[in-house]
Amino acid sequence: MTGMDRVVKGGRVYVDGRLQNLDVWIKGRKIAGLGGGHQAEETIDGRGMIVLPGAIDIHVHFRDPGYTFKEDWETGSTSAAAGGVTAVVDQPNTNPPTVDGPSYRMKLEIAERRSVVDFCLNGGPGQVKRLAELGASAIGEIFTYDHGEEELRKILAETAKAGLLPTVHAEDPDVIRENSEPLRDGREPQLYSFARPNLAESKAIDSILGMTDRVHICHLSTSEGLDRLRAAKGRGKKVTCEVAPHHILFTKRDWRRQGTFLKMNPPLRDFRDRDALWEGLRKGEVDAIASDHAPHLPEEKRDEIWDAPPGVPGVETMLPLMLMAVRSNLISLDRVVDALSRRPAEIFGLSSKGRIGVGMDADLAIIDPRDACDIRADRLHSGAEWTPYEGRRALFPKITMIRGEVVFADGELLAKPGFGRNLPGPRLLKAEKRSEG
Ligand SMILES: NC(=O)N[C@@H](CC(=O)O)C(=O)O
Ligand SMILES: [Zn+2]
Ligand SMILES: [Zn+2]
Repeated sequence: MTGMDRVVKGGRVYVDGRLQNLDVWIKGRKIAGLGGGHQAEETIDGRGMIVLPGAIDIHVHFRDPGYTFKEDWETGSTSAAAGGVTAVVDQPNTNPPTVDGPSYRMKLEIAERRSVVDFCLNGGPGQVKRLAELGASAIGEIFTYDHGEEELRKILAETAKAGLLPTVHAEDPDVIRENSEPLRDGREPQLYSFARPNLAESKAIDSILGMTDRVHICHLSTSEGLDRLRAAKGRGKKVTCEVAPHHILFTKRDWRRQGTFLKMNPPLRDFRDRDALWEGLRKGEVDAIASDHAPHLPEEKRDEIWDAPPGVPGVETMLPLMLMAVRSNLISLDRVVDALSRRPAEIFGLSSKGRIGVGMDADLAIIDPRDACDIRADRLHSGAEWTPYEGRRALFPKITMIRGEVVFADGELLAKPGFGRNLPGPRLLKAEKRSEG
């Protein structure tokens, strides 16, 4: 039933930077009150539970349209909901790529019909103005190795003119070429980290920072890259960045265990990079954690290192693994909530999401802290049907709620495909405000 009054009773709720014993009173889609004494038609028992704002994953590849044999909007968004993710930003490298009006409308129609979580659609470098008018949330990810300098400058200028955020995949093509060629006869998977060394990322970040004052760096993976971004922020550049779980939970050492399954771009890095990224997350220099959920089927990943497709699934395991990192004192809860909810919402202008407060969308992840379990691929929901985190301990939410409706509970999807709503980007939002007068 929509528009129902509900109250999440007796939980420890994350409000204003800390867990507080509060009831969360929900009227329709919004949080209507925090505190005690609310009556409602339906009570959700929150006793013993931790109630967090839903996670917002600003970097997913749901592969739909075009690669639905790997993932589609229904399997990808169900996987998100099962992992406490209540909104996603989908990348344009689908088939067709989301680079113009027709392809944007095609993906929007599919997502509106099939997604069970709220979603933003990024546009790829193409008809930037048209994409902005249609509601694209940002332009990206822009792969620096796909464009020469002149073309990159043009894309960045058009993106700024359209009032959109550029999000960039920073790896320098010359460094990749120079380092890959001598290694191409090798077959050991770990060569891939040497083929795309840290310098590829730091050089690409340097060149992008020389072209624009406002940019979001996707899946930052190196300590040198973090140094560049810290310096740029210090010079007043509007730079934000995200880190993917695989770059803080794995290192080059893990190649020996999972081989080409751990191939992704940028590749696995050293201990010192992993430690620098954790430090950056703890200090808030890294703004967000984003999964870069990039599903490929196991049979695709079982190939030569130079031929296997890059990317690993991660949307469903991201929040559960970060909650275990809190439990192991690797990071505080407030840094995790900030990086998974508040900052992602801010970066993408989702003003009704990202935190628990009166008037905000009732997007909640309700977790029983006693419920830790081992990650098992056969209990996950992505079309990828495998996970690089098999066997690791994780804390999955008991209940995921979006705009006041219980979407996922006790391992079951309760929402219908199409429940998810498109979150319009800044240009469309402005146009809507103008038309409301
Ligand atoms: N990260 C990856 O290794 N792969 C991503 C693309 C990307 O994010 O670069 C994919 O779409 O498969
Ligand atoms: Zn990327
Ligand atoms: Zn990506």
